[in-house]
Amino acid sequence: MEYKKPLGVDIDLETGVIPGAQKLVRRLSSLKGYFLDEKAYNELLREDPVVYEVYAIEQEENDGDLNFATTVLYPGKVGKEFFFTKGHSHAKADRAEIYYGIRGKGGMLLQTPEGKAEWIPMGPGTVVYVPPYWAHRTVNTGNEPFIFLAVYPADAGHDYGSIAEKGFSKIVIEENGEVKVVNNPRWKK
Ligand SMILES: O=P(O)(O)OC[C@H]1O[C@](O)(CO)[C@@H](O)[C@@H]1O
Ligand SMILES: [Fe+2]
Repeated sequence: MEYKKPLGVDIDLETGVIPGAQKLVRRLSSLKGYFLDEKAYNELLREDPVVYEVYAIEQEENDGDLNFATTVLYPGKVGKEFFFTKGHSHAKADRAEIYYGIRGKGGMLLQTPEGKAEWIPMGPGTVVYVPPYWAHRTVNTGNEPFIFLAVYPADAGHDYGSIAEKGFSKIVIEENGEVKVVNNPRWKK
């Protein structure tokens, strides 16, 4: 039996960086069609800001193994809608996941395949359990980077299809200075 070498890394709790991790950068241009307000999207696209960065330590896709990643989700809005991650379900849909809040303020939208959505507020120290089958997206509702850790099965994979096409049945917006989770007017089953 060949054993893998154990690994310990220190996450920089200020910046979210994991030393030695693979870095992925998602700019606004990679989120075309995701936000409700197309006019606001196109205006902000001139700057094409970074919406989030992911620092991932991933293994080969074997069952039983685990991946982990931090995400640094920047503050910002497209129209009234707060910046968010694309959101996905798992290619192996029955794979669960754990998130842990490190810095900043935000939350997670979760949704069943039938379109029932839930919102869980997150801050430093919040643990979120993402059960099997639930699609998930994080949202930054504050004005500093929202940083969190995700731990997920190495064979879970990502399925972006349904969310890219239909979005979530709820959206997270700012209205009169308040954070509101409201029905997505563009949602159809
Ligand atoms: O894959 P998305 O929806 O862009 O969101 C990024 C985050 O989600 C994960 O894919 C884990 O669910 C991580 O790689 C990262 O923390
Ligand atoms: Fe996931």
